Amino acid sequence: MPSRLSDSFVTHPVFQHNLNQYLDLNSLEELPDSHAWISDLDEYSSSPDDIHGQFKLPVIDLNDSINGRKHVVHACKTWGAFQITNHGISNQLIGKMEDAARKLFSLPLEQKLKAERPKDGAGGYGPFRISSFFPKRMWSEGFTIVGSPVQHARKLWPEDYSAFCDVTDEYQNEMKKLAGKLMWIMLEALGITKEDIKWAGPNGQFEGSEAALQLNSYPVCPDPDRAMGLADHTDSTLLTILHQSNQTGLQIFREEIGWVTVPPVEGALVVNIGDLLHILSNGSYPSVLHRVTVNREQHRFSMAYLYGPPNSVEISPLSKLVDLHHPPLYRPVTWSEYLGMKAKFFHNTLSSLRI
Ligand SMILES: C=C1C[C@]23C[C@@]1(O)CC[C@H]2[C@@]12CCC[C@@](C)(C(=O)O1)[C@H]2[C@@H]3C(=O)O
Ligand SMILES: O=C(O)CCC(=O)C(=O)O
Ligand SMILES: [Fe+2]
Repeated sequence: MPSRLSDSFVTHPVFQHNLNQYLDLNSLEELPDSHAWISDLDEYSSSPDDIHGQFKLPVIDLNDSINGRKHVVHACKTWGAFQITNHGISNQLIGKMEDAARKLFSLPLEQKLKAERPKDGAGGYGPFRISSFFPKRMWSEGFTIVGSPVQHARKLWPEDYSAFCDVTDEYQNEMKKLAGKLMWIMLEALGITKEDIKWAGPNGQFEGSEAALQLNSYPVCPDPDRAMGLADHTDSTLLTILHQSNQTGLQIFREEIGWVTVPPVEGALVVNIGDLLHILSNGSYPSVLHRVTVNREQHRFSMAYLYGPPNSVEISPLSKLVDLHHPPLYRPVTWSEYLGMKAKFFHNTLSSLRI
């Protein structure tokens, strides 16, 4: 079994599009057939009930010591996601990271392909891993960073890669602290204490946690109603912290409502519950289905910090949440094992672990 997240895909290489099938989306004036999704996206869009946008993903002030935690827990149970303000990550750092991502995606395609994600690797430039499940291509490009980006950054900017590495390191360090803080807000509400999670480490700060930083680019699209930025999926994480540039696109699915757009809120970050927290909480915090649409007005960027446990740890429903009336719903699984299963079963991964 792989011991690090970066090795997770050695045993589960993913289908890769041929090099000559890479298209420079920024230069296309028409939607090519390869990117035209068969289904009309309107079929999936928000139900008429949400035309006036009354269903709003909660925006929670993390400094609100009276109601903040209560709102987080309510949002986790009903939405599986929420936005946060006063999260402690400076606008300056977020801005620097977004500039670095814009700089990366603005490189010529041949240059980006020098850092292409290998078939059996976790990091580098390329389409989303879940692309292999769809007959059509998504209108997007991604760059995945697992651990240090130096090996890839050197290929992109042989003379000058340290600025990119410094900002990604700083961003990931800050995200890791925020993710640990969010974990405790969610877990304490379920009655879980530091003693209940050994792998949280002696200080309960989840020092051994692993993560990936996914930079996403969605260029303007000549025919957005027939294209898909990122198809519906849940994240294979404990939680994901997402920054979206000032352009809509992210949508969250809620039963009985449909797709709800998550508007960018200045300075806010979006938090998604992932499949591993779904398992750990024995279903109390369900992972959220989300997707990304594209538009013809403005190039959209996003940065997702995908946070998970140390790779050696088997995630299973916490024993404090399990009793005669609440039997464990899922069998234990490590993060790499889960990612390997996702590459095979995609939407059915979580249910394939049901006991
Ligand atoms: C840790 C990971 C989760 C992820 C696969 C990855 O190795 C790094 C990229 C992640 C991402 C981001 C976009 C959506 C997604 C489904 C994908 O194809 O790549 C997720 C993967 C996941 O959460 O399963
Ligand atoms: O671009 C977005 O808003 C969402 C990205 C996402 O879902 C992901 O990277 O997992
Ligand atoms: Fe996602």
